[in-house]
Amino acid sequence: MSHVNVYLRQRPVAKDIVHQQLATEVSANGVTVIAGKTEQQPEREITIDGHYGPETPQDELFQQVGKQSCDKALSGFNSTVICFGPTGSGKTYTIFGEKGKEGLVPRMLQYIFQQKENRGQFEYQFHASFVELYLDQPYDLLVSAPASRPSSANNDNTEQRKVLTLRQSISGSFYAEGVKVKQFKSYEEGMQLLETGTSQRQTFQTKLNERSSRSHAIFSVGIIQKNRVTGVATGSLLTFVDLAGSENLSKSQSDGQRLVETQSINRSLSTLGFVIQALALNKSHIPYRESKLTKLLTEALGGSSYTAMVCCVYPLLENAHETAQSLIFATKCRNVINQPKIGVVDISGIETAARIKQLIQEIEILKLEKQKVVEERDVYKLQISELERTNSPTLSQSNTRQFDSENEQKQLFRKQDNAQKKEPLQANIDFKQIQQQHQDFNQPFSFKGNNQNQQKQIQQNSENCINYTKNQIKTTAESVHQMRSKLELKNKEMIEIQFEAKKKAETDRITIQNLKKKICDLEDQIYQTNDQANQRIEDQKKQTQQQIQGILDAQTSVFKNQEKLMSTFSNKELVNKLGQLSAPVNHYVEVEKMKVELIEKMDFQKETEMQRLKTIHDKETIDLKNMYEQQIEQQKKQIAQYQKYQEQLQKSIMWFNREYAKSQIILYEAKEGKLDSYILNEQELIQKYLQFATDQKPIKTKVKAAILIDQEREPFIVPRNIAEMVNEIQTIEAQTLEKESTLSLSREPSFRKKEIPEDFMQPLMKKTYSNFKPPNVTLNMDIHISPRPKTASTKQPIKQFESTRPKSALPLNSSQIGSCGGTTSLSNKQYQKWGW
Ligand SMILES: Nc1ncnc2c1ncn2[C@@H]1O[C@H](COP(=O)(O)OP(=O)(O)OP(=O)(O)O)[C@@H](O)[C@H]1O
Repeated sequence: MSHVNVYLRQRPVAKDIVHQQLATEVSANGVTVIAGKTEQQPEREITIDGHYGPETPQDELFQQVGKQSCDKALSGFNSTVICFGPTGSGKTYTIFGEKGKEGLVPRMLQYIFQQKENRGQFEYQFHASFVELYLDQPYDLLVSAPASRPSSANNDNTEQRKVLTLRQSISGSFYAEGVKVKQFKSYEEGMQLLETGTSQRQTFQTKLNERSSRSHAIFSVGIIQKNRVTGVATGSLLTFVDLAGSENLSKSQSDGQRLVETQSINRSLSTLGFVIQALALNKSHIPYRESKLTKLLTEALGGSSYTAMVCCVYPLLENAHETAQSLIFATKCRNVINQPKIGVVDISGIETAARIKQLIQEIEILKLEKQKVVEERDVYKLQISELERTNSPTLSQSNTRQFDSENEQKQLFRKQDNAQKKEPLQANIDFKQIQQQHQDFNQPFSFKGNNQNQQKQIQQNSENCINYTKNQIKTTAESVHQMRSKLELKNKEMIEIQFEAKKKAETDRITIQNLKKKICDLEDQIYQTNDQANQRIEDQKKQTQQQIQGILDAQTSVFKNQEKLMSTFSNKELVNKLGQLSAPVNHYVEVEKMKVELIEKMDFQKETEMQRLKTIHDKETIDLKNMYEQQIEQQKKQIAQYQKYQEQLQKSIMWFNREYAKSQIILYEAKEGKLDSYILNEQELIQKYLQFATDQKPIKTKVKAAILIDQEREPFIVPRNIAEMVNEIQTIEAQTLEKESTLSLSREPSFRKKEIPEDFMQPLMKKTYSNFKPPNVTLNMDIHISPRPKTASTKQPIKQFESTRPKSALPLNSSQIGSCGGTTSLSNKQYQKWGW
């Protein structure tokens, strides 16, 4: 048993009020209202549990009033702090406080979380509700008003808000049905709830208070604590009540809505006074039901709660009456006796509710995960189609390249065949006929004496020249033949390579087809797995929902039973009974746990399978891509090499052909003795020949024969085998030179720019041989072939080669460099000195 503790708090006098006499006096026995000394208000001394003067800081009040209530609540008792007093006396300031001067509630929130930290053996759960009674109608302050409602609390918003219904519980106390009970896990969260509710509260400016509360506000904190060791859980309610202030209508001069509010407030406070009166006098009937305020305070007044009441007064002399009234009321309150008891709670219901909430959340998570899987599957699908899209052009490109390459090769073969048909490489010159022609040609010119010797010498030289040229032609033809054979060999090789490549491409095509099939299979597998997983999730969800429904039903029946039992059994029996009833609920919870674990397991398996399939697919795709890239690269290289090789071979063949043709011309010229000693280049040689062929005029000239094999016109970049061939030719050339040192192979740099077109050379040669009729020529032939240094067989730059000539004997001008020009001025002696 415990009486209601009553405290007095005096608010300080406002700064703008001066020389005001206070209406209260504090003595050792209590507080005396001085104003009461008048006739109307007899002086009276009251006894209270504590008095706090105007300068008392908020924290001091909390330490002495609030903390005690909190401690009671944390010990498992319901505990209530009620602030009452006239309007403007500081009730709201005391309960909620202001920024920087926090009242009891914020300090209480801070304190309970501090205590939670210190009490490691307990598990805590905190819930809050915030209700206001406006015009004697309960409203939920934690439910936001509709959006149309202005944010300022200085407005009437009752029409837009839902009125709560009060219900009586088995214990006899009343509660607001459907009121939001919000869990908070930190001081900040608790403050957030407090601020939300405060901002919704009805306040208005009155004559007596700038921000007068026009409603009673009840902020409740439910504390559930479970002993970790014993498992015993207690539940308690810590309630803070900020009553609206009683108001003297003559002073406040309220009218309209404010008047209605004041009347409602005063009415409910009067009922409160009757209840207190009845309780103080220990009457059998307590008129709790007379107002909603008293209904809601049933537990705090005369119930099982520890209750502290703070009587707030504004002790100005002019407020002496209100102060005295408040103190009388406080005295009555102090006589109210409560019977506090620890509230042992069956938390299985709470746990079940939490579990249901958790299950619903898990279902939501599962839904999200399912969505994620579907999205991933779509991405995967996209990737596959992208892969197919990117691979198909590469394949077709590769096939096209191969096709082109084959065509090119065929064209080359065709060209080669045509060239061969047109120009048989075997030197099909009828040398006998030429010899005969030569003799016939020389027949009419018979020389005598010295002239005969000279002619003999000339003839001898001419024959030498012819023989050398014959050999040259033969060698060149052989080289060309060899090159052709090698080219054919290479072509064969190339065909084989291409055939292999084709075969490989076919194999790869089949491999790709197989892989595509495999990808399709994998996709099917994924779809199947996904569908199965979805089906399982759906089934699981249905089952879970059924289980939840079962739990809810069980919970309802537990509550019903609990209510029934409370009225029939003693405490101990009740606990036992509840324990029995909670068994099936626990069983449901276990079943649910198992279900959730099963879902998780299934999900994990699904995830792993998806991952595995994806890894296989990724690896195979990358391998395939790499393999194709390598093959394409290789084929490209081979084709490029082959093309280069073909080009080089063609160049080489052209080069040989030209040299061959040139040799034939020179051979003919030499034989006919119609070569000019000033032949500077092949072009000139041909021009001269043409002139000779058309005019058919006798040419009296000295003759210098030169075989012009121009090193500069050899292919610049040749494959090794071609280079070897050229070297071979050069070696043969060098050997021939050693044997027949009377002939020279000089190099003509001017050829570099003046290329004779191939198609010009070939018909000319044919025409020459078929239509030629030897003209009547006086031949004064002096064949001069410059000696060639032995280094000629090695590939030396042309300048080095020229520098080996005896320059003193060859005063060359710039146009003659590299030619055999200037030799006319040499004496026979000098020629002989060089081996002629
Ligand atoms: N102890 C105090 N220290 C300083 N200022 C105070 C104190 N008590 C009240 N006040 C100031 O007095 C004014 C009125 O206080 P408050 O609104 O809390 O009164 P109330 O009793 O709740 O009035 P109502 O019943 O009209 O709502 C406020 O401006 C508040 O700041």
